[in-house]
Amino acid sequence: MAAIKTVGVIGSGQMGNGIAHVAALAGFNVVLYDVSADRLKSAMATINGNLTRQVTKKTITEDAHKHALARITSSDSLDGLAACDLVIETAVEKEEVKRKIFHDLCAVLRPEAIIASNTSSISITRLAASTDRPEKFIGIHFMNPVPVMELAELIRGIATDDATFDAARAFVTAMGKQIAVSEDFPAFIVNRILLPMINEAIYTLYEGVGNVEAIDAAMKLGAHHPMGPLELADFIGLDTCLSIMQVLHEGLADSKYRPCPLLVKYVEAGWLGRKSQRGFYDYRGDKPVPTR
Ligand SMILES: CC(=O)CC(=O)SCCNC(=O)CCNC(=O)[C@H](O)C(C)(C)COP(=O)(O)OP(=O)(O)OC[C@H]1O[C@@H](n2cnc3c(N)ncnc32)[C@H](O)[C@@H]1OP(=O)(O)O
Ligand SMILES: NC(=O)C1=CN([C@@H]2O[C@H](COP(=O)(O)OP(=O)(O)OC[C@H]3O[C@@H](n4cnc5c(N)ncnc54)[C@H](OP(=O)(O)O)[C@@H]3O)[C@@H](O)[C@H]2O)C=CC1
Repeated sequence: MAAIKTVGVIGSGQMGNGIAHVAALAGFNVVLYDVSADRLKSAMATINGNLTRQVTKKTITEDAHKHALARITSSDSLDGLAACDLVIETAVEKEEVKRKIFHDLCAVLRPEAIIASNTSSISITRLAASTDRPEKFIGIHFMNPVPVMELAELIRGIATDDATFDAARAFVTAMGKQIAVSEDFPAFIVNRILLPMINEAIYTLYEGVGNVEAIDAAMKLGAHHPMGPLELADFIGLDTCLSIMQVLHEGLADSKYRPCPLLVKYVEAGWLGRKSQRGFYDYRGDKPVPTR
C-alpha cells in the first residue's frame, strides 16, 4: 500500500479541527470538509488559534505553525476529497448520518484509499459494511482535545485487512500518538469505561445526592481527575454522550447502561454543553456557572 500523504477530514467540529491540526503539524496535507462553508471558516480560525497557543507555550515554532496552516485546505464539497489517501470521518455521532456520508464518499474516492471513522461508539463492522471497501475501513478513535491527548484507539472491523491496519498504525504513530488496540464492541475501551462513569455522575445529580459543583469537586479533588465528570460531559458534548450511552444500552442490552433521563432532558433542550454555551454549566458569562 502506498504511503499516506494526503488526509481528508469530514466534519469540522472540535474533533475534525483537532485531527486536521495535528495531522498538518505532522507533515500531512489535509483537506477539511464540512457541509457548511461558514463552519469551515470558523474551523480554520480555531485551528489557527490553537496553533498560536502552542507557539505561545513554546511547544511548536512559528515556522511549524505557518507550515501546518499552509498544509490545510478546506472544501464544502466531497469532491475535494477525491485525491486523498486516507479519509477520516468525524461528523456527528449518528449512524444514519455517517452511513450517508460513506455512501456519497465512496462515489468520489479512489478505490485504493482507506476510510476511517473517528466514531466514539458505533460498530466499525457495521459502518464498514455501508462502504464499497470493508477491508480498507478502520476505526481510528482520537481523544479530545486531539493536540493534547496522547492516545488513539485502533479498531478493526471484521473485514479490515492487515495492510489497512498497518497503514493506520503508521499514520497515528506519525501524529505522535500512542495506540490502544480495541476489539469492535460498543464504545470500545475508553468510552466503555468513561461514559458509564459520566452517566453515573448525572444520575448522582438527578437523584439529588450532590449538586453540579459538589459532584465535580468530589471527583477533581477526591479522585484527581483533571476535570469533574459533568464538566467533562459538557466538554465532550451532551449529544455525543447520549449517543454513546444509547449505543452501549442497545448494543449490550444491559439496563446498567440506561442513559440518565436528565441527560436526555438536557439534549432535548438543546443544552449540549460548551458547544452550545449551556449544559451542566452556563458558559455565556465571564466564568462557567452551574445550571443545577
Ligand atoms: C468522547 C470520546 O469519544 C473520547 C474522549 O475524547 S473522552 C475525553 C478525553 N479527554 C479528557 O478526559 C480531558 C480531560 N481534561 C484534561 O486533560 C485537561 O483539563 C485539559 C488538557 C483539557 C486542559 O487542561 P488545563 O490544564 O485545564 O488547561 P490548559 O492549561 O489551558 O491546557 C493544558 C495544556 O493543554 C494545551 N491545550 C489545551 N487545549 C488545547 C488545544 N485545543 N490545542 C492545543 N493545545 C491545547 C494547553 O496549551 C496547555 O499546554 P501546556 O501544558 O504546554 O501549558
Ligand atoms: N467530542 C469528543 O470528545 C469526541 C468525539 N468523538 C467523535 O467524533 C465525532 C465528531 O464529534 P465532535 O467533533 O465532538 O462533534 P461536533 O458536533 O463538534 O462536530 C461535528 C461536525 O460535523 C458536521 N457535520 C454534521 N453532518 C455532517 C455531514 N453530513 N457531513 C459533514 N459534516 C457534518 C457538523 O456540522 P453542523 O454543526 O453544521 O451540523 C459539525 O461541524 C463523533 O462521531 C464523536 O462521537 C470522538 C472522540 C472524542
